[in-house]
This record gives sequence, C-alpha cells and structure tokens, in this order.
Amino acid sequence: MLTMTKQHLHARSYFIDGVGSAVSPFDSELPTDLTDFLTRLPASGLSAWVRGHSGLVGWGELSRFETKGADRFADASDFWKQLSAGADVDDAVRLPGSGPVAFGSFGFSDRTDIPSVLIVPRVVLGRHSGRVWVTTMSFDDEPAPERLGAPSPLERPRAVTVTAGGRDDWEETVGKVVDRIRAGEAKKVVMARDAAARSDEPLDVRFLLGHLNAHYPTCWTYHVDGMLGATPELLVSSHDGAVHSRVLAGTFYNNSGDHDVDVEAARHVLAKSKDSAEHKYAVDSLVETLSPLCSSLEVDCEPFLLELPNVIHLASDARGHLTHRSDGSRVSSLEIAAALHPTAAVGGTPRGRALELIDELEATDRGRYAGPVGWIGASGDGEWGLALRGGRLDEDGRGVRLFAGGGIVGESVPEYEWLETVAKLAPMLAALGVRTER
Ligand SMILES: C=C(O[C@@H]1C=C(C(=O)O)C=C[C@H]1O)C(=O)O
Repeated sequence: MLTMTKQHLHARSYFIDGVGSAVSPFDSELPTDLTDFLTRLPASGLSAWVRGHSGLVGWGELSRFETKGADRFADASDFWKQLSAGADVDDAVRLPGSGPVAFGSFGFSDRTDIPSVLIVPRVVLGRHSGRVWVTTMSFDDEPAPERLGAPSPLERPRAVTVTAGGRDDWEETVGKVVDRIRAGEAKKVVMARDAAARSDEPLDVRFLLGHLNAHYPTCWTYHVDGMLGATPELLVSSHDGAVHSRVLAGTFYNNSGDHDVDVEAARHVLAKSKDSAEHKYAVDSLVETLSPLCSSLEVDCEPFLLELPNVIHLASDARGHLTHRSDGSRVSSLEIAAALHPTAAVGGTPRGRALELIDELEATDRGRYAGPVGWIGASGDGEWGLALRGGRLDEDGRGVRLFAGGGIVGESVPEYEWLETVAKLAPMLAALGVRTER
C-alpha cells in the first residue's frame, strides 16, 4: 500500500577533494578528513552497494518504504517517483549514483511475508571513475544530515556456529526435482537451502562488508536493511539509456588450490551439455524480457568464465540501449528489474512452472534471497543485482540466515548440487570467521 508523502526532498551532491582514487569506501584509512571512514560509520543502519573501489555507501534513514506481494515493485516505483520527482536537487557531481538515491531489497516471491524495502539515507558517500563525492538528503523541516561519528573499532565475529538443514533431506528433494524435470514438468528449477550462523555477540556489519569487498572485489558487495552479501550477478544497470546485465548459470566448484588447473577443469566441465543448457535457459529468459525494452541489445555469442575465489561460473554479458516511451521518458532500472525478475538463473524454465515447483518443494522461505538488491536514482537510472552469496541478519543482530542454491536440470546429481551450495556459502562463512560448514 502506498502512503502519500507531502515532504519535500532536498538533495545536494558535492565532490570531496583530496581522496585518492585507489581507496575503497571500505578501507579503514582515507587520506582526508574522512580518515578511518569505515570505523566511523554507524554499526547499524548502513546501506551499501560497492564493487571494488566504486559504489555507494549510505547511512542514516531519512525515509523508508515497505511493501509486499505481487505489486511490490510497482508500489516501490511509485513511492520513489513521487519522492524524487519534486526534489530540490543541487548535483555538482553528475555521475552514476549522485543526486537523490534510494537503496532497495526485494522479496524473491510474491508470497513471502518478509517485506521488500526502499531506504532513502541521509548521507551517501559515492565513488565512480576515481571521483569521490558526498550526497546529503533531508526534508524541509529536518535537521542537518548526520555526520560521521567518532571512530569505533571494527569487531571481527567471534565464536560463530553454523547449523545447516539436513543434507539428506535436501538431496532427496533435489532428487525429486530431477525426477519431475525428467517427467517433463519443467526444464530447469533452481533449488535453494539455508543455514543459520549464530554468535553470542552482535555481528559488526561493517566488518562483514569490508571482508566481502576485500576478498570479492569483482562482486557487488551489498547491504540493505539486514540483507547482505557479495553477489557476482548483475540483474541490470542502467545509465543514460545504456543497459548492462550479467547472467550467470553453470558453476564449477572444485578448488584444487592451483588456479590454472581449476580454470582448465572448469573450461572442460562447463562446456558439457548440462551446464551450457542451464546457462542458455538463463540467457534466453533475459533476452526475451529485455529486448522489447531496447532499441539494440547485444549478448556475448559464447559465455565466458567468471573466476571467483570460491567458484567459477559460466557468464554472459548483455548490453543494450533503452527505447524512449511516447512521452520521451525511459523505463526505470527498477521497472526493468521487476520485468526481469525472477530470471531462469534463480527461478527456472519455464518460469511459472519452476516457481510452482519451488513453492511446493523448497523447505525454506527465501525472503529477499535471490531477489533484486541495489539502488535507484532520481532519473530512474540505477543498479540492481541478485541478492546471492549472502544472507539475512537476524533481528537481534547476532546471526545471519545464509542461503545458497543452484540450477537443477534433468542430468543434475543431488550430491554435487549440495557441494555447489557449500562452495557458494564460502564467502559469507569466511567473513564470519567460520572455516567449514558443520
Ligand atoms: C542460486 C544461486 O546462484 C545462481 C545459480 C547458479 C548455477 O546454478 O550455476 C549460478 C549463479 C547464480 O545464478 C546462489 O548463489 O545461491
């Protein structure tokens, strides 16, 4: 349900001089008055979307919009259009992510009770193309936005224990899915599982984000309202009409410790029909939805290998240009994300039947796992990834519900699918200081 806001948004973006371009927003030392940037961020209420040294980190909550159900994307789009349309904007930066922005995280399914959310922070630190800026946002009657606080040391997680749901049960379910696929009910179904990581003490989100960003610099490290992780999969980014999407499907997880050996083995294994078919379903589902929105769209002829520390994926990039609507406007990044979601990379093929099978057979409520996560700006431009390789912070802040899944096709072997999810949990487990899953 949409609540109308009468508040008038003010946003101001300005460059901060003297911040070196080789510094990540998560590095603890910035050679300016923003020294010890990360340690000065509040330990809660952070929003983040950072890849390597570029991205946005927001803090302070100026406005929050929550919604659920089939209209969640439309509701959130309306909220943001209304708030940003009348905004009084002084943007001296004019780079992707400058000016007013909202961070968002959306439920995977129309049926989850876990709300989807858009958060408008009071302050955003942004970095793009080596330039660094700050955006402040406020309402007419609001006090000045929050400044960075006094430094507080980052707390490394201690004594985290992990409890995963039963391996046998999950493999049995995957076996059922394989049977149903072989019986012709669907071509591909993505099945996920969860695991509970708990500590006696509150987890320091700043530490987890810093760890993920440092170890997975080619992934998008995200945190929105307790949903956090480092995803390698970009659902869509749009900037001035240029769109980009990175589809992943097909995963190699054997880590021999020797990079060249792994890449060679991945090349061999992923070329097999199981993985290339799985990948093709995901690319086809993207193209089918994106091409009607674009005047041009190009997709890699052959997938490439995306090498990450824990897994190697088959990946394809799609790049295109958006068409204009009759009134001259363009579809927003959030509207594109809504149209694309759920792709076959996280749902399956055909989409409707795959989602029914997930509903019927998957034991966990995905909540916002595998849903779009990212940010939107006043023009509708923005970046949305899939909330993978992460989890949802528990209400008390002392644990994370971790999620991982994989695409099941007729040739899938349940035992290997389990091992693939173990590899996909590794980034968060390492950030939590847990070596192996128990
Ligand atoms: C479902 C996940 O990942 C997705 C499934 C993949 C696969 O089945 O090969 C690969 C990348 C993602 O699209 C996950 O990480 O939990």
